[in-house]
Amino acid sequence: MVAKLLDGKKLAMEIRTHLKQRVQELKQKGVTPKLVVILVGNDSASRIYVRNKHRAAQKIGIETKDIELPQEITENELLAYVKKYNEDDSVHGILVQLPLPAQINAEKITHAIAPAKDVDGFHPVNIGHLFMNDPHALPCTPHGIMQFFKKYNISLMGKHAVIVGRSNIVGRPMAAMMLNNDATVTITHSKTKNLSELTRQADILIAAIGQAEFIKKTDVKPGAVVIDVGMNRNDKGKLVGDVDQKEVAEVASYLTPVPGGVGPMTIAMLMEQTVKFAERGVQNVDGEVSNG
Ligand SMILES: NC(=O)C1=CN([C@@H]2O[C@H](COP(=O)(O)OP(=O)(O)OC[C@H]3O[C@@H](n4cnc5c(N)ncnc54)[C@H](OP(=O)(O)O)[C@@H]3O)[C@@H](O)[C@H]2O)C=CC1
Ligand SMILES: Nc1nc(=O)c2c([nH]1)NC[C@@H]1CN(c3ccc(C(=O)N[C@@H](CCC(=O)O)C(=O)O)cc3)C=[N+]21
Repeated sequence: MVAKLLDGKKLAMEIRTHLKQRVQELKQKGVTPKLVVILVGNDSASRIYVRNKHRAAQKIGIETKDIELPQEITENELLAYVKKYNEDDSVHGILVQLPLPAQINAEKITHAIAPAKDVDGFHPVNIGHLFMNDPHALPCTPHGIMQFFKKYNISLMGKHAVIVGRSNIVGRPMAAMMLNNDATVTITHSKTKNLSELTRQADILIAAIGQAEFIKKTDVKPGAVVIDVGMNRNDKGKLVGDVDQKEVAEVASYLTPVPGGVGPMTIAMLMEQTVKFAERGVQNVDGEVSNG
């Protein structure tokens, strides 16, 4: 079998076209969706994200403001930025890039972002809604992955989904979304025993580990759908995923490439959520007027 590649670049482009239309409608009502991105220090995956986000926003007509802060910034200084944009009515979305430096408690920052502006969907209130199958804001990477399943008619019902990685950004919300769509979900991590035995049972395998080309052909059941979330540099400085793409393409039915797979979809979903939040603002105003 040779895996069919799930083209994230193409799907993201389709989504952008729809979003452009929605942004135009908002602009006719006098509203420009605005996203504030806060980057502390110099994480390499975050750099890629910030650059590509900026490009996508420009194409769609979303306004972005990038705030770049030094590695040494204090927690209180960062909190002051979050507070400022929470209170700024022209801002619809706030995203603080993770990871944050050690002197800052990331949880405290995540809690500080107003849930209604939490485009990442990381606030405990939003995570709670997601786990109760009543989502208000969806974490962008797993939400982007769900779009592949929709687009390529990959049903999750009754399927065994195995997720490698339990981060708050990817693994955990991915598990919730797949569970909400009737998959049977196994979450694995660095303390999991006999990992390969579990991954080989997966109808759908999600690799969100952060280790270059970790998942090999022998870890994959023939015909499985394999989603590669990883963004790593190999010894030669090349961008590679968590899946050994060359080997795994020989056994999987579908595979997301790196680059051009999950990454562009993460960005497309971030744009979508920003537009959605801006639309909610307009609806609220309309609502107030009609209740007048
Ligand atoms: N394409 C995209 O849009 C995005 C890509 N990424 C990329 O995805 C990858 C994962 O990111 P993120 O979730 O933030 O990473 P984290 O480092 O936060 O989490 C990694 C997870 O993988 C687990 N893990 C690490 N090593 C092993 C191992 N040998 N066996 C089993 N499990 C292991 C860890 O287990 P434990 O909990 O026990 O430590 C942890 O749960 C990175 O390469 C990142 O750059 C991230 C976000 C978006
Ligand atoms: N609060 C927060 N939310 C995040 O969602 C978040 C974060 N912090 N910190 C960093 C990780 C990483 N991440 C990426 C998203 C897209 C690409 C991306 O665009 N990838 C392109 C790369 C192509 C190129 O080389 O330019 C691709 O895969 O095709 C990369 C990385 C989001 N993350």
